[in-house]
Amino acid sequence: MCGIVGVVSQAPVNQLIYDALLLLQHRGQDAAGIVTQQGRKFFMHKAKGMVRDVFRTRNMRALPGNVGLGQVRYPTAGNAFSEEEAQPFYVNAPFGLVMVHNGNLTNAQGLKQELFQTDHRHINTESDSEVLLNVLAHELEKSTRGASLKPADVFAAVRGVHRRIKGSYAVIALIAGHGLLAFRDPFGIRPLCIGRNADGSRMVASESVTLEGNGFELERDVAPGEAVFINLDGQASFEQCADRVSHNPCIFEYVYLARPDSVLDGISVYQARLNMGKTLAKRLVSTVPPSEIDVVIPIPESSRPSAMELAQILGLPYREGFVKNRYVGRTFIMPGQGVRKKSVRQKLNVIASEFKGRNVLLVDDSIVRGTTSKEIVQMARDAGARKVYMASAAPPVRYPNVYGIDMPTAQELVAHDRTVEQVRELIGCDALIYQDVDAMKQAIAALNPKLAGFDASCFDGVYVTGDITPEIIARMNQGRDQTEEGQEDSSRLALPNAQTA
Ligand SMILES: O=P(O)(O)OC[C@H]1O[C@H](OP(=O)(O)OP(=O)(O)O)[C@H](O)[C@@H]1O
Ligand SMILES: NC(=O)CC[C@H](N)C(=O)O
Ligand SMILES: [Mg+2]
Repeated sequence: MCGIVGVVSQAPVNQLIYDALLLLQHRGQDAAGIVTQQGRKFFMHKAKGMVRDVFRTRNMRALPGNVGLGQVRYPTAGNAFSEEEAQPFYVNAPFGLVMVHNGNLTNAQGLKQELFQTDHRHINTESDSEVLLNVLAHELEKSTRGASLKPADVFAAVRGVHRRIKGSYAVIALIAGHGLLAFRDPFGIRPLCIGRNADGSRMVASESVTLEGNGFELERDVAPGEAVFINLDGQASFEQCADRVSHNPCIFEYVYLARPDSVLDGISVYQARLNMGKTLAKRLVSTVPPSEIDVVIPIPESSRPSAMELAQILGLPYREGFVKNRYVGRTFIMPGQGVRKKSVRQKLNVIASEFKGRNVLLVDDSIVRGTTSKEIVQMARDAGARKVYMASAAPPVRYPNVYGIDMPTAQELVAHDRTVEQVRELIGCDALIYQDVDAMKQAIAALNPKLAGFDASCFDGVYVTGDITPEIIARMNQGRDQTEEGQEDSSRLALPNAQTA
């Protein structure tokens, strides 16, 4: 999950795209990039780091033009430490194309061979997004008849792209001198929405908060399989470009990835988290009687709405027991387990008085590798808590994610091949309560009955694209490098006796 944005305006867009990327920063903290277009020329700046560090005044001045796009990257393919793989990506033919991508292709390795052998195209990085751009470029070359490019040619190219690529993709591209193209995979796994502001400018972005925060009104979500082409005057054409579509957004967006003030595919992320808190409360009472809990404490940030609702339903006090250092980024999306572990302690500190002599229920949105839970349970005990119960608003994360969340292997997931009791022992809490998979799906689906379902593969092992095998997962992980040179990356928490279910 990266954050992507594109704008077509009649005024300079560099600052607007910068501001939009700041509103998407929670989706990717490893690299950032912006491209603008003036006349037929692209201007690009991209580098590793957070938005505020990547763009200095001189870089901003060198991004002229009324059309542009940007990305914040959270690597899920290739090398997390490579500056080369920062987005946007550029190819010079046909017309000149730049592109940003949120998602993950599941057939990138095969396509790379095909692009080389059949299309005679060279891919210079391990990024699946560079593969995607070259497929788009090839299809656009094929579909363009005559010198000028029409929306119908662009849509024909997207049809060709849908036929060739597999996996998840929300894409925004600029075609030099022509306009902005955006499209979404036929399952609508990764989010993408479109809006307009008072002067007629259009913005396409991963999350509605990006539009709202910049004075744009959300028009609607881009539909699964649909493409939008916006010409340089701001006129938009829409076309369904996939033969078969089924709307199954990634449920982890609602659990953790997206901002609570966003509405994705008609569902308020905040309301989804409240609903999950409600169902978690129901489940909790069968394990720990509320009378044994003195206080409910959220693990900042993402768990707050669920924890608050759970406390309300159970009639328990809701208190802040951990203070988050706002200058440390989100730990789950950091590359490498070493840095993630160190960051939890740097990021969260206890307010000891909330723990001393109390039975506390800690609530997190999800437990993935267990890095956060293990640390904070210990911190709660060190602060004098009598009993430490732990609840997760999401079910156990047991299966790898192949659609753009960085959980590439089952082995690194604390709940993979382990019973809840074994995870409890590992994390070190007195009781561990997880959400139920169906209850979570129902709690969120109730907010938009039109959806076909969700991709909840990391919880239930069912991959919505229907074509994922262990061999494909292994293949996707070839060429992935999440460690800096020579650094060990032992992601999995281990029980002292290395016991598994
Ligand atoms: O089990 P783990 O592997 O530790 O991953 C799960 C934790 O990571 C996330 O927090 P993060 O710090 O990334 O972001 P947040 O501040 O939005 O909660 C998530 O909210 C959990 O707290
Ligand atoms: N999280 C994402 O959307 C990542 C996009 C792309 N797969 C990359 O690794 O750069
Ligand atoms: Mg968290």
